[in-house]
Amino acid sequence: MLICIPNVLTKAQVKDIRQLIDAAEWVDGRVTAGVQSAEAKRNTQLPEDSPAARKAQQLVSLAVGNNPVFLAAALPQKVFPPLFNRYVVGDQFGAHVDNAIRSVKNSPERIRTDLSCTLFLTEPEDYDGGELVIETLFGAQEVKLEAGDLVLYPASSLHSVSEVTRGARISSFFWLQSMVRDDGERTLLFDLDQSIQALVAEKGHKDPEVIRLTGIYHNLIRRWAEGA
Ligand SMILES: O=C(O)CCC(=O)C(=O)O
Ligand SMILES: [Fe+2]
Repeated sequence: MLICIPNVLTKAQVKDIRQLIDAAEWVDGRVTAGVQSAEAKRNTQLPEDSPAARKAQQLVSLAVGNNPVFLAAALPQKVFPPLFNRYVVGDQFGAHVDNAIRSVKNSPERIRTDLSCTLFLTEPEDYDGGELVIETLFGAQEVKLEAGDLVLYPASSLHSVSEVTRGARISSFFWLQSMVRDDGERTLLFDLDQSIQALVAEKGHKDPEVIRLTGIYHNLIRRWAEGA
């Protein structure tokens, strides 16, 4: 499932994060790339343990952790501390698939990357190019969202970032391990959750069908979730 989630950050939060990270020191983005993707990657990143990155990481983690659509779609078990990247004119990231396992710096924690996320921190009118192009079963999807919006997509997808030809594209990106590893099962759970929410709005929490469907949702989670 590929899903765009609007307003994960308010414009004021985007401004605060941009102030923090714009003033920091950026390094070659190949520091977190695998062997194949390093060849394809031309951008810069904030070092993961720089003070600015740590503060900005906290703000992004808090916002995604409080977003009900993100939680329902991702069913996160372990979330990689968000990273920050910047593509200036001429930068791009060629086609690649993200590494399957990522180690968290200075920690024994390892995360299986089930889902990849990009949280846009630049308004689309402020740069040309820089689309995130994700291959799906239904063809390539080009994603370029407003600042504060996030795209969540299976980390198994081939994806690329087109060359930036004007301005600069600054984003946060990260991966997560989901409680439900299988994308098809996770998508069914998300669809069921969203239908239950719509039914609750119409009929209330005491409606017998709402109660039964909520039970089915939890019993499917019980069947499919791992390591929770
Ligand atoms: O910048 C993006 O939107 C995606 C970055 C990416 O694909 C990566 O770092 O693996
Ligand atoms: Fe990637």
